[in-house]
Amino acid sequence: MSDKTDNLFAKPKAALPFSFDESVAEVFPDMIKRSVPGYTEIINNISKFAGRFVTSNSNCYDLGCSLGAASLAMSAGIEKTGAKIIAVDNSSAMLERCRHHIDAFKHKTPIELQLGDVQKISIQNASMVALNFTLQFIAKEERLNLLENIYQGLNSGGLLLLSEKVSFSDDNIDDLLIELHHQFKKENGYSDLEISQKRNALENVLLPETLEHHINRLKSAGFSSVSCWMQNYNFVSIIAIK
Ligand SMILES: C[S@@+](CC[C@H](N)C(=O)[O-])C[C@H]1O[C@@H](n2cnc3c(N)ncnc32)[C@H](O)[C@@H]1O
Ligand SMILES: O=C(O)C(=O)C[C@]1(C(=O)O)C=C[C@@H](O)C=C1
Repeated sequence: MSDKTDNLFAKPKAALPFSFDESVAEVFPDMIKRSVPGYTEIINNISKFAGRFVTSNSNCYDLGCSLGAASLAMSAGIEKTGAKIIAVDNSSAMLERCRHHIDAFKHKTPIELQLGDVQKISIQNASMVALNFTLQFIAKEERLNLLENIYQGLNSGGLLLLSEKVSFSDDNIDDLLIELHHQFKKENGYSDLEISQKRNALENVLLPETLEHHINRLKSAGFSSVSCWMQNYNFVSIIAIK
């Protein structure tokens, strides 16, 4: 089945803040692939990280799971027995579609879906946690608390994979990488109007921070080994090991 094309911002419309509602959930696979450079590569590598880090009889968490792409990737990569994946999202439109999406794919590790706020869940006996483009939607002052909660729920040697859209303290670099990201979107078929309307909708909703800020905060949360393992323009993916 092919993904439904994202044309949500194709016509001039009133500037409402971006939200993960039914209209976004319906086109999400197409939207994220055409909007985030390196997304497919990150998903493919989540399988590889799961193969290395997920231990027997432990839990894996996919926080802000949307349609469950990271959960399915973890499931595909897990080599140990008795693991369980817990996928959490606070958008009922996303979670409803996630259920169908996951059922449509074979997965060997059980995936439990939870409708809820990732800031309120309890994390226990975890060997891997994925925060794949979710932290950027949480209020900045609440991010350390969430990372500390993840850290305390991870077993020793456990992995947090954090992917984010980032900003740069150097204005020249920031402007250049935003322009290259917009060029990537144009090459993927988005018009100037779509790009600018979505940019306005994401203003004050998706709050990027610098890579250095993310790395320092992960260290403050307790993680001993932290590194960016992938960067595509202004999109990064970071690994943090307890
Ligand atoms: C960009 S999407 C994540 C993409 C997904 N992880 C993937 O790999 O395909 C962000 C998701 O985070 C969810 N989200 C944002 N804030 C949340 C919160 N406080 N609690 C739970 N989910 C949240 C949104 O509903 C949305 O589905
Ligand atoms: O389209 C953009 O500019 C984005 O920032 C992409 C982005 C993201 O990074 O989460 C924003 C919202 C949608 O969830 C999908 C992708």
